[in-house]
Amino acid sequence: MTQPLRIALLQMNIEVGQPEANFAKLASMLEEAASQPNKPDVIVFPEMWNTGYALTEITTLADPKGERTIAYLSEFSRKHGIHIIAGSIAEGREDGVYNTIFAFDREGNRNGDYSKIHLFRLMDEEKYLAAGDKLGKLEIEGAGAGMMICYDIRFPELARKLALDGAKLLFVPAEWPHPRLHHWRTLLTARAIENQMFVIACNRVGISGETHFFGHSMVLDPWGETLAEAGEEETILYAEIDLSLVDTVRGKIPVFEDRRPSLY
Ligand SMILES: NC(=O)CCC(=O)C(=O)O
Repeated sequence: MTQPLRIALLQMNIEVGQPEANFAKLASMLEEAASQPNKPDVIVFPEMWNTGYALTEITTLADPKGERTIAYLSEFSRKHGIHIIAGSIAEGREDGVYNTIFAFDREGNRNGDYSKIHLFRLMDEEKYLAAGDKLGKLEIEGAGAGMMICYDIRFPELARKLALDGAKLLFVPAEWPHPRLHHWRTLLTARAIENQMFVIACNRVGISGETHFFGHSMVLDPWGETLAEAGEEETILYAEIDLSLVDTVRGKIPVFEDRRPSLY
């Protein structure tokens, strides 16, 4: 057994259109996680934590080139020696606003980023946001990892491609609301089972207009077993994962060797 990785998921409420309040909330939850006696190795945030879905004002609210977010989190990850999968934020660029995850290693270096490639029409994303065009890959303690955002979990071919490219863990920041809790659990579990990988999914809580975000952040192992699941309140969810389980499961049921990609 390798040294387990301790994961913390910041299941936060997000004030829509209030980046200052959201930065303050995030900072206090980060300090709480980092001051645990059993300090986490990796901290994960939810989707669009800086602004929420303030889409009609998103151009003015977005963090230009992610500069504020990057400066703050690079310093935090370096100071505490913790990997950060920085949720996603509304990131302003010259050609539009992107829904972007920045990742940082223990030395504070940016070691990956990913802008959501599937925009969710039910929440009008395609009217206000620009879609990314690259996959999200990084390394955590020498293991391949992938990043997807929320709606992306409905696209099994994306998770499969990340697994084929070496991912043993999949990070999924989200803002996923009622009434689709059954979809959330089922899709996350399916991505874990079919790709024999850890799935670490951090959802937000809170009510925004008519939309009720249910939390239920989850950590699933490569058998699809739930290692940890939060309730519907603001909280920090902790879990420990043993990355060697990925090779054990892939050795027992050799899905990746038995694939017939020439037929499908
Ligand atoms: N923010 C999102 O991508 C939400 C996706 C969602 O709710 C779904 O059902 O899919």
